[in-house]
Amino acid sequence: MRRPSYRSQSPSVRSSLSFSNLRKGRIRSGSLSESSSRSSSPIRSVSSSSDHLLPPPTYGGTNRHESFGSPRRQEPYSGIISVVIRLKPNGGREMDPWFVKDEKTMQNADYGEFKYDHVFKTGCNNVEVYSQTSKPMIDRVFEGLNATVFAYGMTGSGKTFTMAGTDETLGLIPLSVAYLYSRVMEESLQGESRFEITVSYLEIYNEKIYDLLDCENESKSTTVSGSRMFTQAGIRGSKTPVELKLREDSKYGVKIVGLTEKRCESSDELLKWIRIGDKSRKTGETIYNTRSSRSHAIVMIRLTKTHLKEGTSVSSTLSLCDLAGSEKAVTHNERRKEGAFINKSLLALGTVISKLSAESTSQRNGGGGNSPTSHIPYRDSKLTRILQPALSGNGIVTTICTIDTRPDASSETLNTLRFASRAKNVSLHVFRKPLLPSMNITNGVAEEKDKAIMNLTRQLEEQQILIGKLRDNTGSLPSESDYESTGVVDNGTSGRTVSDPNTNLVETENKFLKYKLEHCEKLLDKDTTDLRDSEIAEIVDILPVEVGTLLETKFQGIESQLRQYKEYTRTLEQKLAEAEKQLRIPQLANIGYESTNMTDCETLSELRKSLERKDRMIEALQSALRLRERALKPLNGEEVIVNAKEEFY
Ligand SMILES: Nc1ncnc2c1ncn2[C@@H]1O[C@H](COP(=O)(O)OP(=O)(O)OP(=O)(O)O)[C@@H](O)[C@H]1O
Repeated sequence: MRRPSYRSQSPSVRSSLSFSNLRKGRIRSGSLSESSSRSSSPIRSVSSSSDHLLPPPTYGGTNRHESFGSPRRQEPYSGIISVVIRLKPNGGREMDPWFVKDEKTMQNADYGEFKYDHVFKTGCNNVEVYSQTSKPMIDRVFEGLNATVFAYGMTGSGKTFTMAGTDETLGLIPLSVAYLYSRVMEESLQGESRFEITVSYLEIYNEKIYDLLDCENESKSTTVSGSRMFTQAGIRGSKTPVELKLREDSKYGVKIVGLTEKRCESSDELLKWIRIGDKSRKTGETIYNTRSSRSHAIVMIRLTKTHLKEGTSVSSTLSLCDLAGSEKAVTHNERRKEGAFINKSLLALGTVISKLSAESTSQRNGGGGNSPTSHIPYRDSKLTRILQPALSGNGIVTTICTIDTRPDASSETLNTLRFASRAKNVSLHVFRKPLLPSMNITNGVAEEKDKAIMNLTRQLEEQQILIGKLRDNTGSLPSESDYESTGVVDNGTSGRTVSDPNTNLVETENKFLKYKLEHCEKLLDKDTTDLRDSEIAEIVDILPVEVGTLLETKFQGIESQLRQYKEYTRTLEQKLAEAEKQLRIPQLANIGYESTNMTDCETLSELRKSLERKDRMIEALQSALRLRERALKPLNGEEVIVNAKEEFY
């Protein structure tokens, strides 16, 4: 389907919803009503007058948000995944096998009734869907809960129409963004809170995660082609997108390493980023949809609210997901491959939902469901891994299942409705996030600061483990005296009966070195090494003295570790030179070394390669030192410049 351009709405949104202006106190309450009354765009009218335009949430029978009580209470929210069904317009056909019985029930002559929180008839518009799904969730986001809305359904059934909308009809994403900023404006005007909003946008295509806001790559592609290059399928033509990795994270559950987060001062800015991301999203033609989304796309909007008086902050995320549609096998090769990945990941999601549903039933019946030991196969796909925090109680969830009621889509519709029924049965026990002292989350760079501290702590822990392992393997960490010893090391892998002190020692040491270097590379997390000086400066600017001191202690530890590596590397270089010299001595051939010359050469070349890679260690050292020097600046009042590379040599 044609994707929406949010540009037409932007001027009025920009004029009133920039909270840099709010921070600076430039907006008076009068200006809000003035600008809203002038604008006629849908996004404007929602953002400025949402409360009287939109009815309160009514779905779900009971008010499942009641248990939240005061936003400060740390009680769990117990509820179910909210599930709504949306029918695609059927052109007035009356013979469709699926029809709406009432506002909560779908019916089919063969399969009977299916009950949900709400069923949106074919005539309903996106504003109605938004007002009953994402709008009430955004209110919870302001209370510190994470919220996830995902659209699920067969290809062509209206997921993108619902989530993104079109040029003529705004979807849930722009409507939600507008409401989010209107609430930010309202609350900021009361002067008690300060807000910050960031956006990330990713897609999962063929089981790989890509950053849709990776602007460095975007601009590279622009430079190469003169204008942005997209293939027929919408894929960037000139760049190789970088696949992002997932990592377990104690704070976020599952974390996408290196995902771009853009700070947005206004709804206009945020929608601009989504528009940029949309251009890179993979689309292609299927039988049911000429512009079908071939990837799962997730917009993540993080809201950080700081209570100015209490000095506390809470950060929560609204995730809006437009999943790729399930489909039958198609003939086009590329589509078939994509379709297989899509179906596989949707199957994984279905399985996770089934298991969660079965557990919830068993729990409601007094069984031991949802125990921490029960296995939910989140790891079966990237989609389920990314949704894992949401589905396992880290937030509230609403599923919008879109269906096509025509006869030839009947089996797909049945699958969707069954998925929806299982999802509706899943119980959630959501805890609101604790309020943190605001120094931890005062602005966008707080994330970076936390990241840096976390990385450093992790590096230290991992290095300690490594040292322990090396000690276990060798009896002690390699030291100068170790290298001077002439003891024979036979690790049983060379198959030699004749022990050569030099070669064996070099081999063994090479193994250690490789192990260490691999480990160091792992430690050189992109998050840390890619920090630019300006970013470090930004982080350090907001560092309180205690954190500076803590960092200093950590850096000293890291420096000492790196000094050990430095010594070790230097000694290995000497050993390498010696071993090379010996290999060149022809007499060695006479004492049984002919058969092992090749191995020795390979070993030496590997060792050489390993040594070349020590530059990366130097980078780490440089990065650590830079951070430290910046961290020390507020303590010492002056900057000390250390050239780590020089020091290394
Ligand atoms: N509720 C609706 N009202 C009007 N048009 C709709 C509605 N739902 C879908 N359509 C139209 O149907 C077509 C397919 O919709 P859409 O692209 O949203 O499907 P999809 O579920 O996202 O498909 P895919 O999974 O293939 O990406 C589009 O032209 C869209 O405008």
